[in-house]
Amino acid sequence: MSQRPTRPRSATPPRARGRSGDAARLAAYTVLRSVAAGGYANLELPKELRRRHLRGRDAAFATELTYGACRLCGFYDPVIALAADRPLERLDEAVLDTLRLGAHQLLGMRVPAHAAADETVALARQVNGAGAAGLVNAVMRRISEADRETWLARVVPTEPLTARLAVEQSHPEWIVKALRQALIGHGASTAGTVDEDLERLLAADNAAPELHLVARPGLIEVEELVRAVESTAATAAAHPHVPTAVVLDHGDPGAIAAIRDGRAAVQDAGSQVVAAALVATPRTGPGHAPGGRERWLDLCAGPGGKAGLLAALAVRHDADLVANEVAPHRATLVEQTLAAAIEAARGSASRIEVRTGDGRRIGAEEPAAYDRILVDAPCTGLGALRRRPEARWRRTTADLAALGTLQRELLGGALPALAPGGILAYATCSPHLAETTFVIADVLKKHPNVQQIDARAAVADVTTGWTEDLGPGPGVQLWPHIHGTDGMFFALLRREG
Ligand SMILES: C[S@@+](CC[C@H](N)C(=O)[O-])C[C@H]1O[C@@H](n2cnc3c(N)ncnc32)[C@H](O)[C@@H]1O
Repeated sequence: MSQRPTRPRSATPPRARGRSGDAARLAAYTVLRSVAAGGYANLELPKELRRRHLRGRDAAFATELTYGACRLCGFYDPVIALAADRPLERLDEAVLDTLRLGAHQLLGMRVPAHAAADETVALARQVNGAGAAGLVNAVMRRISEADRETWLARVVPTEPLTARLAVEQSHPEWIVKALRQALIGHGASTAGTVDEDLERLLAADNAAPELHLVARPGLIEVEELVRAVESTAATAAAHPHVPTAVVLDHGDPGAIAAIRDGRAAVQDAGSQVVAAALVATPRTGPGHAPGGRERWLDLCAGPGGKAGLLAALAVRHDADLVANEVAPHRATLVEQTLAAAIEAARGSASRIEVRTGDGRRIGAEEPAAYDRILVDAPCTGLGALRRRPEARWRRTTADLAALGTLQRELLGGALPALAPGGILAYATCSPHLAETTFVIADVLKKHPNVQQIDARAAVADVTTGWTEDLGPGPGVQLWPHIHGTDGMFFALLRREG
């Protein structure tokens, strides 16, 4: 990693620090074990922090430890194998997790070497047994004999570049290659700049993302949300480019009343731009519902992030919104997310409705019924790797084939549901070319009455100053290392006849 995370100082008094450090390490270890069993770090960690009453800087320490060990094991694992003088397959998986936590303290955080080694050995004794603790002790002492740069020089292959970056920036090599192709394919890099850009992109995947909130228009304004955040002793500022977004500097979003009651939510600024751009793009002709009102559809709405913003905007524009989701439990989450907007819609002309159904059938079931449609398709999530520390190790190239079929079926199924003159936004939180431009090109071939329009104009309309770095169009690809958002892609399509 080019940016080395700093160790948060503990809020715990020195006498008790040993115990809280143990609790933080134990929490991190427990989460890594849950991840190994198929869990998700971003869901398991909050549970562990609550269970062990870890707050403030101790919670931050546990978080950095968990996320760092999980993200960076592509670098730590070869270090551990070399230090243990055996292939990884000959290490017990649970012991390997303990060693990953130890390696991150030594090579990725500023924990003093003796504390990192002693605490990791103590953890091993507690969770892996006395026999394993001896091995952990030997490996930790060996790793602590050299610094990060020395270990990088020992384990990172010098070429090809993608193999070097795969270890140095801890990503599977197929993802490194795919992101390289995506940087060029979306016009963010040239052959001359791509290697440097790729390194910055991969490093951004290894850093904690800024926390963005959305102030749902009509329910709360940005200034009011900033004041509400500050009343909880956290700090926040309006996002410099996205008018509905607030950047939370630190603090617990759950402590903010406006988030608890649904007037605001945690939402990446890039996602906010997609929803706003769909609404801001002029359709040709009036909305076709009675009185020229518009009908909007969010085809794949779960868990409801973009639908939450669309619903607030629908009330403001006197439009109706259907939020559809195939998985019943995710449709329930959409209902919860939309509750505040549904309440606000009661006194307005808008109707907000949540449905459960297979979006692939919508065109056949409701031809030409919607003026605006969002298809936020299931995808590999390669644009949001910084949020899901284990995702890069779980995804495979086989996922691309299955998702590619579903993406084409959802988009192809949605287009006939678009009224003439209506606008459809196809979005993914992946920049992979097979999930973005290739899907659009394939589907457009089958729908000659649909045109792709330049999404950059819509971004310029709904943001302040985001007119550069949007690539050559007509699709827009946002990037963590350029825009500080998730790697959202979106294309805007208009049905002409
Ligand atoms: C990328 S997520 C959508 C995220 C959402 N727009 C948000 O901002 O919170 C894709 C969603 O599509 C749903 N999905 C998958 N297949 C579907 C189908 N055939 N019809 C409708 N929804 C589907 C998934 O269950 C998942 O909730």
